[in-house]
Amino acid sequence: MDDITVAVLGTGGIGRRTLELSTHKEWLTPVAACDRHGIAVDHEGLDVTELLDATEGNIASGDGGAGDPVTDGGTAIKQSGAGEGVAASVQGDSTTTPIDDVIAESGLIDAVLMALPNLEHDFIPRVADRFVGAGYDGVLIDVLKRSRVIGLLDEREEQLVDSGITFVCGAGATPGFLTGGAALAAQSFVDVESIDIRWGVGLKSGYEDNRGTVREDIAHLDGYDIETAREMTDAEIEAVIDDHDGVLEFTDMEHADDVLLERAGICDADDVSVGGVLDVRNDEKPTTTTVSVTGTTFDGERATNTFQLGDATSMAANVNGPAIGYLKTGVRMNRNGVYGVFGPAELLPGF
Ligand SMILES: NC(=O)c1ccc[n+]([C@@H]2O[C@H](COP(=O)([O-])OP(=O)(O)OC[C@H]3O[C@@H](n4cnc5c(N)ncnc54)[C@H](O)[C@@H]3O)[C@@H](O)[C@H]2O)c1
Repeated sequence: MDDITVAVLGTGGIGRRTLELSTHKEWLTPVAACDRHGIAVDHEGLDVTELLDATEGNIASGDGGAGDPVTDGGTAIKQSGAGEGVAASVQGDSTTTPIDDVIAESGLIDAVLMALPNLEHDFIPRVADRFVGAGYDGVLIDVLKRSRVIGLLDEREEQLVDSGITFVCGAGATPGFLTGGAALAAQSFVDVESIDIRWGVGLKSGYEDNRGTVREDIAHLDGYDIETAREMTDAEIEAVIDDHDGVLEFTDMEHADDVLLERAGICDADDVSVGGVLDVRNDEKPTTTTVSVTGTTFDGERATNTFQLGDATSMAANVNGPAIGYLKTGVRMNRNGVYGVFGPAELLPGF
């Protein structure tokens, strides 16, 4: 009942770790993976170790996919050895239509995890449209960050329901893990005053291995927005990182935790704030990820429930663990005929 086949769209910093983590979940079988230039499919189960070894240090990004505009800003391909990204695996093939190729196989796939860039707000919603157009009736799940994308998915609710799709959105770390945790912590209160999320991430592997994540975060710095971040060259991104000595601090981030907590009835979106510190030169976290939920209890006490993540938990662990847990819950809902758009505060991850 709980055996699940999954396709991973995007095998960059996050998607690679999704595949790696799946090897620790015997109920989860990756059967397809793609990046901008390649696809690997095996409905009996991909050889994840071979795929990861073949693509280590070899992340395809930049332009190349017919029908898909440049969605991730960069034009560079980090490449070592033959082939590019997934296509370098013996299981992989080059393609100019990676997402359509996965869609063609999707009748046999229970869930599709989108570890794709989100620099064009409507990219993930448009990918969802393509699955709807093909009559897909499983689970779509993303780890997107931006608040405004949730509305674009809500606009598609009817089509998703008609298709029989359960769409779980914003199911990474923040939003995702921390949103769900905040929703639980809020249960002490009858009135929630504020939810403050402050994350710390250390990524020694830096921009090179986490292009989508770092580029999207730069859009939150003063003087930058999503459009300027998308257009920046890799050298310009590196220069911003150098200017900050590798440590980027963010306040008032447009992270969808706010709208996802509001749609779950926890508090107003305006009462949620998200900020964080990213160190791209050290694995050690520059600050401890902390969530503070302040409110008033039914018996009139004002208090703050606080929870923190262990400093040794990596971003990859905190994005992919919850994403796979939310995926499992999404598949259970889908198999019970529950379709539509759901955020992490509306459902809790399975284990
Ligand atoms: N919610 C969270 O806590 C959280 C944390 C980290 C990252 N993220 C999100 O995860 C996403 C992925 O981040 P990343 O660092 O892995 O990015 P990345 O740039 O390292 O990887 C992106 C992958 O998508 C592929 N891709 C790009 N355009 C494509 C297309 N048109 N068709 C097929 N494949 C395509 C690339 O080839 C690459 O494999 C981003 O949207 C980021 O914001 C969320």
